[in-house]
Amino acid sequence: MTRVSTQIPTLEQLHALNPVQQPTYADTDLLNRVTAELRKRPPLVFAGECDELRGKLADVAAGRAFILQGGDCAETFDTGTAIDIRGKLRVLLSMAVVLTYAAQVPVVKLGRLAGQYAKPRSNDTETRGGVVLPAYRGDAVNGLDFTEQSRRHDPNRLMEVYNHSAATLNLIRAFVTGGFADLRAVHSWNQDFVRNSGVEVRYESMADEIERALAFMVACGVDKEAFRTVDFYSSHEALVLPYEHAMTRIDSRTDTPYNTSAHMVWIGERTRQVDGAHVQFARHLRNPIGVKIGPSMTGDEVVALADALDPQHEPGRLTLISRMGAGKVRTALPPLVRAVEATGRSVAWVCDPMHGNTFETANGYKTRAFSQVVDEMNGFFDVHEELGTWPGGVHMELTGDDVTECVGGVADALAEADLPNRYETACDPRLNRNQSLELAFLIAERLTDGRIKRTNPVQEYRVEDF
Ligand SMILES: O=C[C@H](O)[C@H](O)COP(=O)(O)O
Ligand SMILES: C=C(OP(=O)(O)O)C(=O)O
Repeated sequence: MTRVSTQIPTLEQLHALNPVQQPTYADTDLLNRVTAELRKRPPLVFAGECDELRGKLADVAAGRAFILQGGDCAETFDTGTAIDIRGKLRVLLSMAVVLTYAAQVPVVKLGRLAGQYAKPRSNDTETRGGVVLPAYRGDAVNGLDFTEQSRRHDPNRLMEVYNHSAATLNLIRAFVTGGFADLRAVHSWNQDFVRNSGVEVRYESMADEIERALAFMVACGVDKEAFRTVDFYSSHEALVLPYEHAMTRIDSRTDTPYNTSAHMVWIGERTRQVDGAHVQFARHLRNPIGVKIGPSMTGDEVVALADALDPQHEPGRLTLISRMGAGKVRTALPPLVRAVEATGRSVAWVCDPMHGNTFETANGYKTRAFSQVVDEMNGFFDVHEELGTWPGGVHMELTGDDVTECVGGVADALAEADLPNRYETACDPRLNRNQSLELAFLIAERLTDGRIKRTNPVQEYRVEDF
């Protein structure tokens, strides 16, 4: 898979569509040299893995599985340490176990990692003390430090994105196949948990039950090697087109283009114009594609998007990630679900309860309230319950650390005054480990309270679905 794609629009053709939210590079020769180098680099993922994920997402679309997609708002080059990556993986695995065991639903695990380095912004500039500089657009584009030099858009950063993504994915692959993700280690993932929090007690007692169940299965003759590995996939917003384009290759098996920078890529709320460059690029890719859909979306628009991205009505191809805001989800989402379902295609519906619920506190911190996150998630479940469709998953900004970025939560009950203690995000506020696990338990309850009807309950339970 090293050939440069001839089946997707060229970068020049995409550029002619005036792509939004793109870096502005002063040195285009340098950009060309960097992208030429990227085109020579080995793929980060294999086309066959993307196909495998598409198959799992088809199970989600059919109501047989649930997506857990999460990670940083913005990965940074500095924070991508082994400890940081392990922390994120650990919280995602713990949440997946809660959902799988408590809700008895196979979970497709998708990291918002190994490539989530670019951010769309509301404003092109940021002003501090009368000084106006370009906004931070993620480490893929510029630096977070508020200096002219750091905020300059630098094409060399795209090579760094490749290198950091490769290193991150390499470690993740080692973790998920090398024993760290072994289900029998379910206790150890949370060893250094904040002790005596309600969520820790609940998690530990569930982990005890799982250990007993696994011991029982081994005693019955199930090969314990089956518990050793899990499937884990990477995803990020396909935002910076020169990078995404350079990482797109023709798969030698099928002669079709795959974006080899991640298993799944999504198109953001700000770049989802149906005739825009991002959609016109993504429609040619064979990877599973996600699209964020916000409250201004209409039924006609979402159908036009689905027609562009999923013309063959292929299950698993399209994941629609709603991010309406807690106050709007119950009214804004139903017409969109009805419109898409009326086309007869099978898509995965996912709830992003983060991006519609951001606000700024009086002390100047961008935050989200855990209660609103839960409210939007419940609204998403209410809508699907009423329409008889399957609430296929959640998409969250989270971290394995005990940061103080989102207010609320049961165990932590963070107040606005607590935010300065460990506010470490480079962009939007993330749920910390307790808040993430609490949310997983709430989702599991919602999936098992009898209100959601599983139209296609899983027929065959596979260990790797944990
Ligand atoms: O993570 C998402 C967006 O990049 C972010 O919400 C934009 O934030 P802004 O409105 O501060 O630019
Ligand atoms: C920018 C993001 O979200 P949205 O496109 O929904 O605003 C994001 O998920 O990082």
